[in-house]
Amino acid sequence: MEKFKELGISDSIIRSLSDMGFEEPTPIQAQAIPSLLSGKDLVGQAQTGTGKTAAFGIPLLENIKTDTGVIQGIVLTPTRELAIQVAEELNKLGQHAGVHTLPIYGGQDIYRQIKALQRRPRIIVATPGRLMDHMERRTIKLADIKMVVLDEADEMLNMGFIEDIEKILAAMPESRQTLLFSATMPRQIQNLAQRFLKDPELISIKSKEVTVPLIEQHYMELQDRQKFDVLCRLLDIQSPELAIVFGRTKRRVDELSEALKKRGYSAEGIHGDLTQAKRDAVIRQFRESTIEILVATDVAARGLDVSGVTHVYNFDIPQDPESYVHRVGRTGRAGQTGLAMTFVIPRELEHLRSIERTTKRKIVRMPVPTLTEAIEGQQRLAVEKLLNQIEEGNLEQYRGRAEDLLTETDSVALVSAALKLLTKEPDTTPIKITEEAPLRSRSYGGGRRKPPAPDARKGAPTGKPRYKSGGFKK
Ligand SMILES: Nc1ncnc2c1ncn2[C@@H]1O[C@H](COP(=O)(O)OP(=O)(O)OP(=O)(O)O)[C@@H](O)[C@H]1O
Ligand SMILES: [Mg+2]
Repeated sequence: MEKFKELGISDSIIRSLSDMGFEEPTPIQAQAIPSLLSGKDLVGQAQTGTGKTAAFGIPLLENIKTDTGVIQGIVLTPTRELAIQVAEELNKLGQHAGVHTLPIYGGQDIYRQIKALQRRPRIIVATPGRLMDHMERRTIKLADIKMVVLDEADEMLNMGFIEDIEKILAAMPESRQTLLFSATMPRQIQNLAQRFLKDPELISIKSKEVTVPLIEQHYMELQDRQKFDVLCRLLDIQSPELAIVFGRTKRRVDELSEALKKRGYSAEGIHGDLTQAKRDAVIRQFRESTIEILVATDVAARGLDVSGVTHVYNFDIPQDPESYVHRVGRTGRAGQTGLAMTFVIPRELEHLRSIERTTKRKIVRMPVPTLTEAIEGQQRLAVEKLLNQIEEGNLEQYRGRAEDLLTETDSVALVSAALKLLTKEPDTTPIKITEEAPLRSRSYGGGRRKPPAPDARKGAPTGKPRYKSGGFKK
């Protein structure tokens, strides 16, 4: 806690940090907090999972006056799930300071939001489109904003939110502080910073790699039609605690989550065409580990912080290196280790090289696992279960029966039978997944623009088309 205190953080927030189990600041927090407390504008870049939320959240909370009921802080996020998550973290951080934060996002009943606004939140975390709706209805006023944060700033540009953001910023006082945060800061962000920030400080945590070193990164070269069986084998061999499988399109996500369920895995899909209620339910179940595998489009690539995600599988190689960085960054968070596996069809190998060049990190090739290896993986798990049970003890009730059995039956046969019962044998239920065309080489390299929305745009707040052109081809 001493190190947090040295940054100039007030006692009530120190208490929250201690409740949250934070012991010392992460590098981005140590650098950004003092600078923000001194009133500067800031562009902050640091790797995924290194605490950027609190890096802007703490100074934001420090700036709030509780003797007035007006909204004084705004955080903009590209997705609804992220708005909810960031608001939750701010509510934890602000708990003892008596500052309430409200998430406002598309897909939720606007009248319910208007009611919630009457309870005087001092901070709003919003997706840009829905915030615009409220500004037009005059249910949110931005005249007293002291600080505005663009979380995942580059993604909001990619999604075509620039006009909304311009309008939102124009409605705020000139004197406000403006902050941009992301793990990736492509060049166009500099234009945005020049236009909207006043003499900003640039903090970028100099690290050799863009991705987190604690994430083991692999790829497998295979054909599209092999992918699903190989994914199942990998799940059987690696038995992740929680995993995210990223697919390129909504159809892909739907087909994959259905297929995984058919083969007995605990999986659900999330993408922008689902109702908000469904999206919320899926994320909640994943956070509670009721679902073990989240199948997602890039809608879940940014910012999502779920502890226990040990594996990320790129069923389809991501559209661009930035997307890769954010997807694999859903694991290996807050000092944990993680494993990322990317499926690459031969024609997409050049994309992989381009990702390696951008991230300055070698992605190591792994051979495609065989069915035998999958079976062995499941047997290993069964053995673990058995040995854990011995460790747990409480077997007295069974001992008599076990001794009887051993006098009548061969001991190896007995243990084999127990293992067989405990082993989930690989399910080979035939599954048909529609093939995806490979990414075209040209979609890399040139501009950093993202191809047309594979996702998330339906239900994107303003409903305007987000893209005019791009390299994504069906
Ligand atoms: N000082 C700290 N000590 C321990 N844990 C922390 C600390 N700061 C943040 N965390 C935890 O680390 C996790 C990742 O933080 P956060 O989501 O803010 O990362 P991020 O940098 O925004 O990542 P991304 O780029 O993926 O959005 C969260 O669970 C958060 O509560
Ligand atoms: Mg974040």
